[in-house]
Amino acid sequence: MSNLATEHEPQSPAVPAKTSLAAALPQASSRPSRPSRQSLVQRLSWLNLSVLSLTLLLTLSLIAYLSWWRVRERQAQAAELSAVLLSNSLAPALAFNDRDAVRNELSAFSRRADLLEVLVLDQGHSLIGQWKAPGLAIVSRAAAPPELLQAQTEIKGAELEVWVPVQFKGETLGALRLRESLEGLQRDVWRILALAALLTMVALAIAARVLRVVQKRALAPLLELSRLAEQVSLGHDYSRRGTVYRQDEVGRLTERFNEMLKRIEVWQADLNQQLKTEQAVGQQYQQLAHYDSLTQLANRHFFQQEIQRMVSQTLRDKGLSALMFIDLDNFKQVNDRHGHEAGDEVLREVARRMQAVLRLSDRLCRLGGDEFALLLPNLPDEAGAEHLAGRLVAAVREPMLVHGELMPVGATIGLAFCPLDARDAAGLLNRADGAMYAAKRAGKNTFRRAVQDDGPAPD
Ligand SMILES: Nc1nc2c(ncn2[C@@H]2O[C@H](COP(=O)(O)OP(=O)(O)OP(=O)(O)O)[C@@H](O)[C@H]2O)c(=O)[nH]1
Repeated sequence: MSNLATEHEPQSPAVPAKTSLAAALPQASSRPSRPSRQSLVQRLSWLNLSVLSLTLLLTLSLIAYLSWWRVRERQAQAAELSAVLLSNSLAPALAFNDRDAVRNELSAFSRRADLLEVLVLDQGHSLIGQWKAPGLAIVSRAAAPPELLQAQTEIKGAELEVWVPVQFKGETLGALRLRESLEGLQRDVWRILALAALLTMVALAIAARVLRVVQKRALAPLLELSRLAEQVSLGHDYSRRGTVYRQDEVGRLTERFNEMLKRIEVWQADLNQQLKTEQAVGQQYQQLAHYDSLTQLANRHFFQQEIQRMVSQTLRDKGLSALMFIDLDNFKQVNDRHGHEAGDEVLREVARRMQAVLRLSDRLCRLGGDEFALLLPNLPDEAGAEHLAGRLVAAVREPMLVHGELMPVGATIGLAFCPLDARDAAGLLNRADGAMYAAKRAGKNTFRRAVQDDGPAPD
């Protein structure tokens, strides 16, 4: 039986492999780590390659160790068998103490490869014969192990030592020691291992390329979905959809993503519609709040805001602006004789006629009933406003037919300037109002500029 000494276990590749895997996997650290800029394909390829390399390295190491163990065992068995055969051949020579025969047997045996030394001892441990490999410097003269009844084999580093008893007709005559080198065997194993490592590296290089291509293809739908999500996020185009290539996890993810996009698209459409409706309602309220529904002119509320603005701006710019207070003449007669509807039509026609002679920046407002106000901001001079007042009176005075009937309306205007007549809105209104009543008293159908002694307006 062979008694093989235990060799060191091959160093586990788990440690370096663990390090490379740890580098590929996200680190669980308390510090917030920056997100990796590696693509999914790169990361997966790297992970797969790490696992593959680790597996191959482990397999290679195991195969190397087992191969080494197995060939060493076989060589030990072969050496033991050779030693037994040699001892049988030497037994008669030893029985007759024929040293020449021993030497001949040993030199015939020495053709065996890897043989380092053969030593033959008699029962008293005296050297009967010896053969040693050329160049072998030290030849040990060890004694045979006590109680040597059968072959004993021991491996010492890169050497194999076999002791066998030399027996003749059941009697032990001596012992034979055979030493063989395991270096040749070791070299062969290393050579095969190096070749296998080289082939493994070539296989890994091919695997890296193949993995990249395969993973790119396998992950293509996921990458497409990621691109789509990015485009949707940037462009806010929720009408886009992802393509479902297969009914796998990515296919189902794409379906759910598409459903989400559809829902957002519907929500967005609803929201837009709601916004439009609210804008329209807002505009209606704006119209109702600031405009007169009969003439479509700005109303009293708007006028009050606008006159404040005009006065402030005039004072700030040190400019000139004016307010005309316009009251229709004989309007009551229109209502009384031709009805309220005809009166409404007259109001609309008066608004149209006055608008026709105004600048874009002039704001004509209906204050209520048959009263109008005209705001004239940024005037170059007073004469222009006075001229305009004359034109307005003339425009309203033009014959006006409603339902075939001639309407007896005219317009009386009071004109006041800011800052000449007043430096605030209430004062300006008061002065224009006073001027208008002075014009009424003077005979209607005319205009009058505010003067100090206009007197108070009637209640
Ligand atoms: N058709 C119509 N009439 C209105 C409206 N609002 C007020 N009125 C009438 O307008 C008339 C205004 O009367 P006044 O200004 O006092 O009478 P007037 O005949 O113009 O008097 P003078 O200004 O002195 O010429 C009243 O009869 C009101 O009923 C309206 O929206 N439509």
